[in-house]
Amino acid sequence: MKYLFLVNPCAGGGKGKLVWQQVNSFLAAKFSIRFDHVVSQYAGHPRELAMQAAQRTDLDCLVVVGGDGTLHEAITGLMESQQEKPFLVAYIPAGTSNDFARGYGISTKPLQALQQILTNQHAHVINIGHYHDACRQQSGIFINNFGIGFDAAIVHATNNSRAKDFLNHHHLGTFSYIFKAIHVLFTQPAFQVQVKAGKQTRCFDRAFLLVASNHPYIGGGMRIAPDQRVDQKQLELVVVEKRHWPILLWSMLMFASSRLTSSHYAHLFRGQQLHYRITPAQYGQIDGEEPGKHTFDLKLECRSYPFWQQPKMH
Ligand SMILES: Nc1ncnc2c1ncn2[C@@H]1O[C@H](COP(=O)(O)OP(=O)(O)OP(=O)(O)O)[C@@H](O)[C@H]1O
Repeated sequence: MKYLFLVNPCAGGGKGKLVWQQVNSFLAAKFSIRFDHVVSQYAGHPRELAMQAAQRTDLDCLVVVGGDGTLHEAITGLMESQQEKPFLVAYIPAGTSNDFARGYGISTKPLQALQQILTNQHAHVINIGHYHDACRQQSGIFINNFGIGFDAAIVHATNNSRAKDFLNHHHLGTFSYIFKAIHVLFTQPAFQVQVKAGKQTRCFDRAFLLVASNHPYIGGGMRIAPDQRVDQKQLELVVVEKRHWPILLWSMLMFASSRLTSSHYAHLFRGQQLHYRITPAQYGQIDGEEPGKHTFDLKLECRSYPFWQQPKMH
C-alpha cells in the first residue's frame, strides 16, 4: 500500500501543519510504510491535488489531513476524476469542528487516526450526499450537511467575522459561534419551503432552519440527525418553523442540546431522494462553505465512496 498525504497546513487555524508534523515524524521512523505528501497552497487546491492523485498509478490511497472543508474538496476532486475504480480515501482530522470524523468514527488524536488507516483490512463504503440546484444549475456533494436558514446564516456571520482567526487561534471559536447564533436567532427571517420526500409533499410558510444530513453531527458536535449513519444509503432532512418566540427559543435550545429531532416542532423527512424549493433568497452552507444567498430548488440523492479506515466503535 502506498499512501499520498494531502495536507492543508491552514486547517483549524494552523492545526493542519502541527498534525502533519506529528504524523510525518511517526511515518519517517517506520521504513516499511510507503508514502508521499503534497501541501495545499490555496482554497480550492485540495480538489486539484486530489484529481492529480487519482491519475497516479503508483498510489493506492489518498489520506487527507485537514478540516471538513479540505476533505469535502478532496472527495469532490476524486469523484470528478471519474476513475473506473474509485480511488481510496482516508482522513486525519485537523479542523475546528471535525464533524465528519465524529460521524464516521475517526479519532481526533492524529496517531490514533493514522493507526485506523494502517490497520485497516478492507474498504468501507460510505454514503455521500449529492445535490443539484436547478436555480443555479449547480451540482456537488456534501459529506456532512447542507443547511439553509438559521445554521447557514451563522456560518456566514462567523466566516465573515474579522475576529474568526484570532478566536480560533486562541481556541475560542465556540464563543464566536454562540454569539453569532444569538444574533442570527433574532435577525433571521422566516422563509417558504416545499418538500417532496417519496409520496409525501409538505409546505411550510414560516421555515427557519432546514438541514439535510449525511450523519448525526453539525456545528462541532451537536447531534441534529441522531439516527442518521454515514454507512446508510439515506439522507435526513429536518425543518424547524418560526411560529411563536417561546416555541422557536425552545426548539433552538433543543438544537443546542442535540435533542431537536425529539421536539414536536421539528419535521423530519428521510429518503434516498429529497426535493425541496426555498423562497425568498436565503444563506446556504454546504459542509461549512457558502454557496451564496439565493433561492434554492434542490434535488438531493445518495452516492457512495470507499474509505480505507477502520471506524472506531461509538
Ligand atoms: N494553504 C491554504 N491557505 C488557505 N486556505 C487553504 C489552503 N489550503 C486549503 N485551503 C482551504 O481552506 C478551507 C478550509 O479548510 P478546512 O475546512 O479544512 O479547515 P477549517 O475551516 O479550519 O476546519 P473545519 O471545516 O473543520 O472547521 C478549504 O476551503 C481549503 O480549500
